[in-house]
Amino acid sequence: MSAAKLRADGATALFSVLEQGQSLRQSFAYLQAQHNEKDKAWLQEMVYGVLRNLPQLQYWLRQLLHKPLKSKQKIVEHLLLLGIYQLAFSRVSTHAAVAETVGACDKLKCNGLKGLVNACLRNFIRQDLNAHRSEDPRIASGMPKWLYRRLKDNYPQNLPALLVAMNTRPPIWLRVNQQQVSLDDFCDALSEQHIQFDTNIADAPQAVILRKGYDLTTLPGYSQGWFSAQDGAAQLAAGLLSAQPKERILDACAAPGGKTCHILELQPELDECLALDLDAERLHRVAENLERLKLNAELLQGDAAEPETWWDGRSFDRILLDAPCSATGVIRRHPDIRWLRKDSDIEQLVQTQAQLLESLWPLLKAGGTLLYATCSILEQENRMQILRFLRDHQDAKLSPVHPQDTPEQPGMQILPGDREMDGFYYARLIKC
Ligand SMILES: C[S@@+](CC[C@H](N)C(=O)[O-])C[C@H]1O[C@@H](n2cnc3c(N)ncnc32)[C@H](O)[C@@H]1O
Repeated sequence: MSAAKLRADGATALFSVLEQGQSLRQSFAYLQAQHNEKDKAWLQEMVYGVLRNLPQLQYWLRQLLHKPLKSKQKIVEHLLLLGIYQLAFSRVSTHAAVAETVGACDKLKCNGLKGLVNACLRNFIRQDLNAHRSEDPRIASGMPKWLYRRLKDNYPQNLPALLVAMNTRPPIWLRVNQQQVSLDDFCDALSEQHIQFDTNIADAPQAVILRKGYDLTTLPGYSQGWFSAQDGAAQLAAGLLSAQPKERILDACAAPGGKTCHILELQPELDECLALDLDAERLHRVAENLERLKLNAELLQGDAAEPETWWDGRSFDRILLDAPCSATGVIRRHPDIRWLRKDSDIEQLVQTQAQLLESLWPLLKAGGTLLYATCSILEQENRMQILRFLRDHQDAKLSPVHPQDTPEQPGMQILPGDREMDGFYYARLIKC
């Protein structure tokens, strides 16, 4: 594929996220189907780079482009962001960055703007704008204003380190399916293919970390269900839930099934594992994962906030509520999230989470365990949510998951980068 067409696709992906509110996953699914592995990796690197540095790139663009482009020409602004990103942050030669970005105008059917693109990029070089970055810490953070403000409020002490971690590329975590292969045999198979990895990770005994990107389907044992891709923080859930033989388990927000599968890998002798999700399409992905990993669960499409529409009245020994959330803990992995979420989403999510907790609590047996999880790092969705629940439910008691987990400061907040993990929150509740 030509370099100019790749840049045009990069601009299209940015346009779909930033102007149309589509997730990068959606827009890449369409665009990347036409690319080979090398082009896919290049496209991802460039688009992720722009999304991580957007405020700084826009700060420069405002100096170069005196009038914003409108309607059909708007996509050229996104092409320019990509071009500026290459000049400022990548090792592509300046000649190639300028020539190929200008060339992409044809592919975007905006030939008339070639001169403008050429002039903007050449001015960027001539004025040495790369040496003149904004001094505003928010712009340097790469975060939208609303999120920067919330992070600053929540983490006044360690904000700089947190922001660095949120903009750092994560490693690839795998979870070995101990029902199909031992960790040692899987590691031997990786070594035979000269793949570098780390293992023996505290609290995540089935985890393997890869230091380089791979097409996972080419790793040993993929089709035999030897492993899944799952961040280390997400791998803590099944251990914290600690399902026992003959128990009835509800995974209330299960799709795409990463944690459902892990629960079954750790405890194959359950009476029942019910994987519920509101989204029928996402539930298909649970079915696919179960099939590849050779595991079994009951799948049900339903609203966890309305158990009266699907519950058979038999209570559960354990419930995992991996609640819909802001996903602010996984921004390093999905840099589009910061631009897709809005400040007002947070209050809405907090209400949804509270409603889910409220609706699911009566489904738990006396003595049963509910594990509340989010991949958020915002207090409102985590500690404050659980504090309120404990205050309002006399029959709920905190079961600490680590020494600093107390009724006054309930749960465990993992921040992005802690032990190389994503940001995650866990709180374990017991019904008295
Ligand atoms: C964080 S994801 C779950 C990830 C999953 N536990 C895993 O480990 O693969 C949240 C899920 O909640 C589902 N969801 C959102 N609202 C729901 C509701 N009211 N009832 C059931 N599922 C819901 C979403 O469709 C989404 O699949």
